Amino acid sequence: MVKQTIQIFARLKPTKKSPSVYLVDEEERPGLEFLVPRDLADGFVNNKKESYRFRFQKVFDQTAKQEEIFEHVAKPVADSVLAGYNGTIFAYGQTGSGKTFTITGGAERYSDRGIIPRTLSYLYQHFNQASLPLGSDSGKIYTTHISYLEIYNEVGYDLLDPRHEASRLEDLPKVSIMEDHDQNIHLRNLSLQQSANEEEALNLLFLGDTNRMIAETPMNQASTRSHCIFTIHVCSREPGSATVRRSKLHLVDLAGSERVAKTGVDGQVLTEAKYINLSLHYLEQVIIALSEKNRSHIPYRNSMMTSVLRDSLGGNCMTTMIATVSVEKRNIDESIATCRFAQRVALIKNEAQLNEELDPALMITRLKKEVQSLREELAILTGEQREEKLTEDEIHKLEEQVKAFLDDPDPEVSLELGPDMRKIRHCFSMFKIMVRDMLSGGGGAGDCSPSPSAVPDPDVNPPAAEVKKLKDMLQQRDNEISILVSMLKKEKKKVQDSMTQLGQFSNGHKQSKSSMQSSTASVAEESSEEAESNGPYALRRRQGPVLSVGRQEAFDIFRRDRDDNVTIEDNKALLRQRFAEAKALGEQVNRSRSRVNELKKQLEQRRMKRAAYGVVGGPVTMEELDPVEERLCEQIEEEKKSYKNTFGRLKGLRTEIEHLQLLLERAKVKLQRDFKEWWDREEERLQKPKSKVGATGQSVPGSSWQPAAPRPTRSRVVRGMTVRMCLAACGVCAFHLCQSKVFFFWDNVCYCARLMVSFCSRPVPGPACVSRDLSVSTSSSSSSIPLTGDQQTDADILAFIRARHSLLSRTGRTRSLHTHTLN
Ligand SMILES: Nc1ncnc2c1ncn2[C@@H]1O[C@H](COP(=O)(O)OP(=O)(O)OP(=O)(O)O)[C@@H](O)[C@H]1O
Repeated sequence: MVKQTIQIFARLKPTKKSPSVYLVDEEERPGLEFLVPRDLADGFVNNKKESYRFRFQKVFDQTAKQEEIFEHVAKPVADSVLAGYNGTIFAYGQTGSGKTFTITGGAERYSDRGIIPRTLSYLYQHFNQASLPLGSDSGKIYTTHISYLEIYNEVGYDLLDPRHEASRLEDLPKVSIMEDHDQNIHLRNLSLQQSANEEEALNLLFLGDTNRMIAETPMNQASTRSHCIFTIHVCSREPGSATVRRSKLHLVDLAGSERVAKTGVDGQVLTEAKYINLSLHYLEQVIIALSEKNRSHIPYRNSMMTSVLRDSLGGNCMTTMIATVSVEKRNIDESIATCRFAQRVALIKNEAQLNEELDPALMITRLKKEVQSLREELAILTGEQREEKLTEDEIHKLEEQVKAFLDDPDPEVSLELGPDMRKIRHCFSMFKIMVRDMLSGGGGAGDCSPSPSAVPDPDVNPPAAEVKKLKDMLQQRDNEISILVSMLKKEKKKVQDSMTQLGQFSNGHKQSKSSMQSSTASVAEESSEEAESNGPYALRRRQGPVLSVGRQEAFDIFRRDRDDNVTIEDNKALLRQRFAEAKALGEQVNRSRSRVNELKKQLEQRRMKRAAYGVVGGPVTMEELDPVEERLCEQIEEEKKSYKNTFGRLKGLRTEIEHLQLLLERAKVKLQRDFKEWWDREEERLQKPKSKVGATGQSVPGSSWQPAAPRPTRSRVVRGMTVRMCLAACGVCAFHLCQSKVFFFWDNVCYCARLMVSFCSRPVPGPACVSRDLSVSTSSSSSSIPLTGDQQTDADILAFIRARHSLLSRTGRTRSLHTHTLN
C-alpha cells in the first residue's frame, strides 16, 4: 500500500498583458505568490493582504511546454498505473484558464498535444516493449479499455457512443450511477471500448471530443460548464498466471470554477451555473471533510462527479491536481481562490493499493487440472487397479502418446496416462529401452515394446495417512472450485451491461477500424487531399450535407474568411510535408530492406564458396577469418541499424500524420457546424424581414438589409419586393466573367447571382430576361416572403445574399446592394 497526499501543481496561462502581480519561486520551496496592491485595481479595492503565497509541488510558468507538463505531472502517475495502482489527474481553474488545453491539448498544433494523447502514447509504447522478448516487463499481457464520460447539469453522458449522430448533448446516451452492496460505484450505460493500440485509443479520444464539440452550441457551451472524465482501464497478467492486475487512470477536465455572482448570468445559463457551482461546491465539501481529521462521513453521494471520483479523493488512488491559473489582474481573485482550493486538496491523504486479484476463470481451469491429477494419484495409492493386459490397440495409442510427448519442445508438457498402473509401467519400460539404446549408441527410435524382464513391479502399499491427506486435498479443491464458480457467475452478471454495449458498439467500431486501417496502411502513398477525406476519423457525420450551388459558394467564402483558416491551411501544408517525408522514409526503409537481403545473399554465396573450397582444396574451418565475409557482416549490421532507425522515424511520423488528420477533421466538423448555425440564423432573418421594418415602412436601425429609400406605403402594404429569377433566357452573364445562368431581380435590378457572390453589385440590364416569377410582391403584413417555384434553391440564394451582405457590413467591406429602387 502506498500512502501519499494528493500532489498539486500550478500552471500559469500565457498572457500578452503585462502581469506584474505574481512571483514564481522555483527553488527549494516551489510556490506562487500574488502581489495585490492596496489600491483600486480593476474594479476592486483590496483592503486586506498585499501578498498571497501558495506552495505547490511545482509551478509551471507561462512558457512551460506541454512536454514538460507531461514529464513532471502525468508520467509518474502513468508509471504507477502500469504498476497496478489507480491514478487520477484533474485540472481545476476558472473558465478559459487552460484546463482543456492541459488535459486534452490545443486543437491546432501537434506539439500542443495534452496529457491524454501523450499518456496514451506512453502507455502503448510500454505495452509494445512488453511484447518484445527482451523488453522491460517482458512477456506481460496487457489489455486496455477506454471510457469517456461528460457530466452536465448532474446528468452523465457517454461520449463514446458511435451510434449517435449527436447534434445536442441530450442525444447522447445517459449514464447513471449505481452502487452495489459493497458500496462500489458502477456507471450504467457508460460504454467501455477496447483499444488494441494507440491509434484506436486516439480515435476514441477524438470521437469523444467531437461528440462534445458537436453537442454544444453557442448558447450551450457545455465544455465550459461540464465535467469530463476520460478513463483508461489497464489490465495486466503474467503469461500462465491466474493473477491479474487492474488499474484505472482518470483524466479529468472539470467545469470552470468561477462564482455565479461574478459571471452575472441568468436564465438557462444560471441554472447550469448553479449545477456546476453546486457540484464544485460538493467537491469542495468532500475535500474539506477529507482534509479534516476524524471526519467519519464524507459526502461523496451529493453529486455525480464526487461519486465517480470517490476513489480518487481519499481512496485507493494516486491523485494529482493541476491548478490552472490566469495571472491577469482582473482574474486575480479567482486565481487566489483556485490556489486556496489546491492547498486544501494537498492535505488529503490517499492510500493506493496494488489492485491484484485472481482471475476466477483461469483459477478454475488450473484447479480442475489439479483435481484430476489428485484423483489419479489417489486411484494409484488406493490400488484401484485393473488386472488384464494392455491390448494391441492400447499399446499403439500409448506409443503415439509417448512420441508426441517427446517431440513437444515445451518443457512443461505432461504425459497424461490416467490412474492406470499398466500404462505407467509400459511407458517406463519404453523409456528404459530408449535410454539404453542411446547409451549404447543406437538410434533409440527402434522398437519401443518393452521386454518383460525390464518391467519393474512396484508392489508397494500406500500409507493410509497419505491417502487421507490426498482425499482432504481433493475435497478442499472441490470447495474452492465451487466458490470460484459462484464468483465467476457474479462477475459475469456485473459485466453484463458493458458486454451488451460492447456488442452494440462492435459494428460501428469495425466500421471506423476498417477506414482507419485503410488510411494507415498506405501512409507513404496517400496524397494529402486523400488523407483529408480518408483519414482515420471517417465517421458518418463528417461527410456533411450536399450543398446547393449558392450555399456551397457561401460556404467557401465563409471558410476563407475565418480566423482559423490560416492554421488549417498551415496544418494542411504540414500534412503534405509530412506525407512527402513519410514517402521518402518509406522508400528508404524499402531500400534498406532490399540491401540487407542482397548482402545476406552475397554472404551466403561467399560461405558456400568457402565450404566448396574446403572440400576441394583442403580443410578450411568456418572459424577462420575471412575479411570479405567480415566486411559483409559489418555492412549487414550497419544496414539493419539504419533500417531500424528509419523505421522508428517512420512510425513517429505516422503518429504525427494521424494526429494532424484528426485535427483537420475536427476543424472541418467545427467549420460545418459554425456555417450551419450562421446560415440558419441568416435564413431566419430573411424569413422575418418585416419584423425589422416599422409600420410606416421605415427601416429599423441596425437592420443590415435596408432599402436605400423608404418605400411608399399603402394601407397595409409594408414593402413591395419582387424577386424574379431568370434561368435560361439570359444565356450567360452579361459581364462574361462567369458562366452563370442564374440571375435574379432585386428591386427591379437584375443581378448575376454568381457575381453577387463575388461582390459585384452592378446592375445587369435585363429587359431581355423573360423571367420566371419566383416571388410575388409582399403586399400583406405577413412576416415571410411568399416564394414560388424552385423554393429551395431560390431561398438558398436569397438567404445567402442577405447573409453575405450582413457579414460584409459587419466587417466593413460592403457595398450597397440597393443601387436602384422602384418608384
Ligand atoms: N498554456 C497555454 N498555452 C497556449 N494557449 C493556451 C494555454 N492555456 C490555454 N490556452 C488557450 O486559451 C484558451 C482557453 O483555454 P481552455 O479552453 O483550455 O480553457 P478551460 O479552462 O478549459 O476553459 P473552460 O472552462 O471553458 O473549458 C484556448 O484557446 C487555449 O488554446
